[in-house]
Amino acid sequence: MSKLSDILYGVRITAINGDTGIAIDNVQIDSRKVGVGSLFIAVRGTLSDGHQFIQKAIEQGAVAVIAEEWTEPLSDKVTYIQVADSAEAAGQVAHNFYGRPSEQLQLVGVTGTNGKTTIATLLYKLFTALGYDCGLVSTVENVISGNVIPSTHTTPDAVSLNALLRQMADTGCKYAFMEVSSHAVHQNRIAGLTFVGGLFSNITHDHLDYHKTFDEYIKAKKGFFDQLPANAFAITNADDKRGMVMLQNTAAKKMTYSLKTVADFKGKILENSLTGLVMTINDQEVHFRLIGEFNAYNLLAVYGAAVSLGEDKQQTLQYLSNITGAEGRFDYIVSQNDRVLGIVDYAHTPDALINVLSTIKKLRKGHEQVITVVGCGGDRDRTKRPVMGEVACENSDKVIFTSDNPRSEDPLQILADMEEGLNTAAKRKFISIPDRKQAIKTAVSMAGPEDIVLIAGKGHEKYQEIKGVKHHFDDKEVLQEMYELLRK
Ligand SMILES: CC(=O)N[C@H]1[C@@H](OP(=O)(O)OP(=O)(O)OC[C@H]2O[C@@H](n3ccc(=O)[nH]c3=O)[C@H](O)[C@@H]2O)O[C@H](CO)[C@@H](O)[C@@H]1O[C@H](C)C(=O)N[C@@H](C)C(=O)N[C@H](CCC(=O)O)C(=O)O
Ligand SMILES: Nc1ncnc2c1ncn2[C@@H]1O[C@H](COP(=O)(O)OP(=O)(O)OP(=O)(O)O)[C@@H](O)[C@H]1O
Ligand SMILES: N[C@H](CCC[C@H](N)C(=O)O)C(=O)O
Ligand SMILES: [Mg+2]
Repeated sequence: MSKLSDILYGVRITAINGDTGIAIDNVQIDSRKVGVGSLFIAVRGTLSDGHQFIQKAIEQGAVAVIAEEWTEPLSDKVTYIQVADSAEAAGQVAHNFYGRPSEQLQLVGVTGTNGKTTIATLLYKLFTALGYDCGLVSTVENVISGNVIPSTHTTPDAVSLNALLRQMADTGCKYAFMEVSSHAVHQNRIAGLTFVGGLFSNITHDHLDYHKTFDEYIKAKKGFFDQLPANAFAITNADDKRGMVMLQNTAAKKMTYSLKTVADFKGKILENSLTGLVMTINDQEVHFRLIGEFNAYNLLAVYGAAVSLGEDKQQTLQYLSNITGAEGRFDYIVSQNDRVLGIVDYAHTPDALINVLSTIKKLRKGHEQVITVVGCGGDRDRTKRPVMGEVACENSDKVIFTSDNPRSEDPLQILADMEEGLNTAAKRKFISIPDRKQAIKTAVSMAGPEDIVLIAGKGHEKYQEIKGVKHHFDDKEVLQEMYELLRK
C-alpha cells in the first residue's frame, strides 16, 4: 500500500482534482483487473482506448484515476490526476509503487531485431555461473534466481515488469538482464527504469505492421539508448549499418563490438562447425558451444557487457565457453539412426532466416540437402511474408510453407502471401502444407541420409495459435515423434 502523492514522482502532471493523500492498494492499466483501492491509469492502445473504461474502473472500486482527459462528470469520491502522457505516467507510477526496483538492481537492457533473447539469456547464464543471483526478462521465460515464471511478452507491460523487478530485488538478485522490444520502447513500458547498460544487436525488417516505416522502427529502438544515463554503458554492433546511429544521442559511455572492423570488443572466427565456434576475442582464442556467425556477434555483445560490468576478462571467457544458448535457438536433434539432422530455430524474420540458412550451408560436409519448414505469423507484419518465402527457397533445396500462429487470419491467405515472392525457379522448390505437423512429417520423410531439416519460426513456443485459441504444439516434440514414426 502507498500514499498516492508518494507514487507520483517523475510524472508530468497537468492538473489534480481531489485528495492525493489517499492510500493506493494496487496500480492497474487494465480496468478488468481493478478492485477496491486501485489506481487506474487510462492508456491509449492499438485496439481500444483505456479512457473509455474510466467509469467502469470507478464502478469496480478505483479510488484514483490517471488519464490524459476525461469526459464523464467527476466523482467527488475519486482523485483525478491529469497527465501529459499516460503510458509514460504508467511506467513512472509503477516504478514508484514497487519501490523503484531498478535502482536496487544492476539492470541491463538488450534491444535489436534478432538476438535479444540469446544475448539476455547468455548474460543470465554467465552471471549465474559467476556466482551472482540474477533475474531474466525474456521472450522464452522470466527467471528469478532459477525460478521460472512464464512469459507472455518479450517485454511485459509496465505494471507486470515492475512487479517482476521488485521480486528480483526482494530475492537478493544483484543483476537483471532484460529484452527491450521496440513495442516496449514505443509504448513506454520501460519509462522510469534506471539501466546500468544497454546493448544493441542489429536492426532488420520486422514489425512494420506496428511501426509502419523502417525509420519509425529505428527511432523506437534508438529511443532506448536516448534514455540511458551518463554513468551507463551503451554497446553497439559496429558491423550493423544502423549500429552507430543507435548511439548517436545517448549520454551513456559508447562502446562497439565487431567481426569486421576496429572495435572495443573485436572478434575473429577461426572455426565454425556443428560442435561450436572457435574464435578470438581481443586476441584470446576460445572455443564456444554456440553455432554460427550470428552467435559470434551475440557472444561479443555478452563479453562486452561482462567486461563493462567489471568482470575479469579471462574468467568471463572461461565461463562463457561452457554456456549453451537459449531454448529453440539453433536447437538440433539427430534422429536415432543418425539419418536426419533436425534443427529447430526461432528465425521469424528474413534476416534471421538468411543467417540460420547460411550457417547451415557452411556446416554441410558434402552435398546434403537442406529442407526448410517455415511459416509467417498472422496479425503480424505482412510485408515480410513474400521476403521470407523467397529467402527460404533461395537458400534451401526444398521448402515446405506451413502455418505459424495464424491467429485471426486465414492460414491459406498467409501461405498465398508467402508464395507471392517466388520466381519460377523458386516455385519448383516448394509445397504448401497448412497443417504444421503434416509439414514436419513430410519434411522428415523427404530427407535422405544426413540431410538437414530446418524447422523455423516457433523455436521454444509450445503452442499454435488459431482463432484466439492456443493449441499445444512443440516443434521439437513433433520432430522426435516423426523420427519415431518413420523409423517403424
Ligand atoms: C500491439 C501491442 O503491443 N499490444 C499491446 C497493448 O495492447 P493494445 O494497445 O492493443 O491495448 P488495447 O486493447 O487497445 O487497450 C488499451 C488499454 O486499455 C486497457 N483496457 C482494455 C480493455 C478493457 O476492457 N479495459 C481496459 O482497461 C488495456 O489494458 C490497455 O491498457 O498493450 C497490452 C497491455 O500492455 C499488451 O498486452 C498488448 O500486447 C499484445 C497482446 C501483443 O500481442 N503484443 C505484441 C505485438 C508485442 O508486444 N510484442 C513485443 C515484441 C515481440 C518480439 O518481437 O519479441 C513484446 O514485447 O512482446
Ligand atoms: N545476432 C543475431 N543476428 C541475426 N540473427 C540472429 C542473431 N541471434 C539470433 N539470430 C536468429 O534470430 C532468431 C531469434 O533469436 P532471438 O530469439 O535471440 O532474437 P530476439 O531478438 O529475442 O527475437 P524476438 O524479437 O522474437 O524476441 C534465432 O533463432 C536465430 O535464427
Ligand atoms: N514474439 C514475436 C515473434 C513471434 C514469432 C512467430 N512464431 C509468430 O508467431 O509470428 C511476436 O509476437 O511477434
Ligand atoms: Mg526475444
